[in-house]
Amino acid sequence: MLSPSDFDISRFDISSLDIPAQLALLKPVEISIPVVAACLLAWVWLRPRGKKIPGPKGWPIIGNLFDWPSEYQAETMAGWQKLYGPLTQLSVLGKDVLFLTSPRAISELFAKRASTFSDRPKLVFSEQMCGMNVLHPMTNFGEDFKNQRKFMKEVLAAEHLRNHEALLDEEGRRMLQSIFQTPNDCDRHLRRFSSSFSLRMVYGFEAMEIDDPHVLLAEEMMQLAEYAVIGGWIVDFIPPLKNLPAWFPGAGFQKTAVYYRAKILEMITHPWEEVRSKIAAGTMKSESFASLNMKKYEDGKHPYTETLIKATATAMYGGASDTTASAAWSFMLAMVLHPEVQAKAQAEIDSVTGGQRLPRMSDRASMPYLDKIVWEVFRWAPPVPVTLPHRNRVQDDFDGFVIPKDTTMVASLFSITRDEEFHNDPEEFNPDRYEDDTERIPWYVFGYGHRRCPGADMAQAQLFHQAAYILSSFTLTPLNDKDGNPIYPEAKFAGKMVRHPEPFGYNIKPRWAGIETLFQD
Ligand code: HEM
Repeated sequence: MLSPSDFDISRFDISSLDIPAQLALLKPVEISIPVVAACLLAWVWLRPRGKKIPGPKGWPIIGNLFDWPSEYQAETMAGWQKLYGPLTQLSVLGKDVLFLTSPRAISELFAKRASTFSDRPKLVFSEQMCGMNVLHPMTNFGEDFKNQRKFMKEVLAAEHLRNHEALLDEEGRRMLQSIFQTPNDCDRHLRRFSSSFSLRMVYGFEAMEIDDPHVLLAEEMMQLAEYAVIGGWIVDFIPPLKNLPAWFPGAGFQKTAVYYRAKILEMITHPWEEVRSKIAAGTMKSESFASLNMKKYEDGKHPYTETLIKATATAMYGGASDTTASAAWSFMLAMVLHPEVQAKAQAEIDSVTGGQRLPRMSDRASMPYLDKIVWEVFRWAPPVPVTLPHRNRVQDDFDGFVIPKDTTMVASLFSITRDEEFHNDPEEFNPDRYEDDTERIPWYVFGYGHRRCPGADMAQAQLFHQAAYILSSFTLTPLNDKDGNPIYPEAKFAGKMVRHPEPFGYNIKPRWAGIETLFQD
């Protein structure tokens, strides 16, 4: 089996995966004449013509290589919105990438003109070299895409959420029990909840800890997938370079692609084959998305190929765990920062449960304030602040600017969360903002149009469930200084595709003595 050391993977840590860093890693001698010649040709051939979409001024040939937002994409795009308006264009080595930074541009192109703007770009590195094209997030808008959506819906659509209630309850009790035993490790307990719930829903495997081998494999796959898609690989800008042999100076991406491909394939096949062996041995404890679809496939009743089914399972698991863990951790931060919001939610929960039981999914309608908190967490700290890249299948225009066919574009959902026309005092965490319908529920944090997140209903139900369980049993407070004054943590977030709050201090205590009887059975 391949291992990172085979390929000196250390080159590819987060900081070295953006284009400027990749180039900086090359010794001058490695930037060989053929590579420079190819860049030049590509630039001459592909350089923008006609009315230009505004953007930072670039350099000859390399264009905006050094403006590429590899870290803090959302904040960088917010800065561009102020400077350039709703559209900002970067041109890197002759290839244009469009950044949508205003709610109007995003909803116009991704929602109203969804049939034009719902393809994914043809990324040479992630798709052709790493084999990610079979995964739903990279699948183009066509037959396979529609089929994948259709049978993901059988598990994830709002009308099927009740089927997951027993699983949420079991995982939720385990989460409360862990918080009760080791309250300083909440981050770990919340992440275990997300990973284990998704693993059980998709494959039927339980994760007792966050270092469960399935969780580790999936986390590594997700990290590689993230690097592969947004790493800014030189072959995505100059596709013919994919033909360079691995020994060629500067073609280290070839070895990386081999490693990534092997890992992604392992993630697609390994858990699937394990489900098969467990079914055969009669040791599969519960049904899952994988087991149900596998049986249907083996009985010849499935209209789809096995590859399509197992890759869909991988995409579901990959899309579900890190995003929901991020949302849960942001919820904890919001509660530490806003004791009055927490107290109001606890009073609402108690009025429904009488403090005698844990909340249920059916209580959601009776807990509108907690529901608003959930939406406010998604808005205040959007877990996926920038969409995956989209591509238009035909030429179009916006505000008089021509958007040529096959343009790659990403949209800042974060910019909508902070738009003053959408939300009053957008930096404030205020669940009451949705009280009288003057402000819209931020459903847009799950994206727009055909590429909208298929797990959106599941994610809301999951965060509601976690929030209700935690607040029914515990109270969060800030740490105190030596004089007993609260130290409110600063809300800081980091990450590329999925953003998480940076570590912060907190206290968490059971709400009353003996509360553990609610969740210990
Ligand atoms: C807090 C939780 C979540 C958030 C904020 C979130 C957000 C998003 C966003 C913004 C996108 C990209 C949309 C675009 O490219 O335009 C996306 C795509 C996706 N999400 Fe989620 N998501 C969450 C949870 C989930 C869950 C629970 C699942 C599955 C069980 C899931 C599966 C996916 C998949 C498969 C895609 C790719 C869709 C496509 O390419 O068409 N996500 N998500």
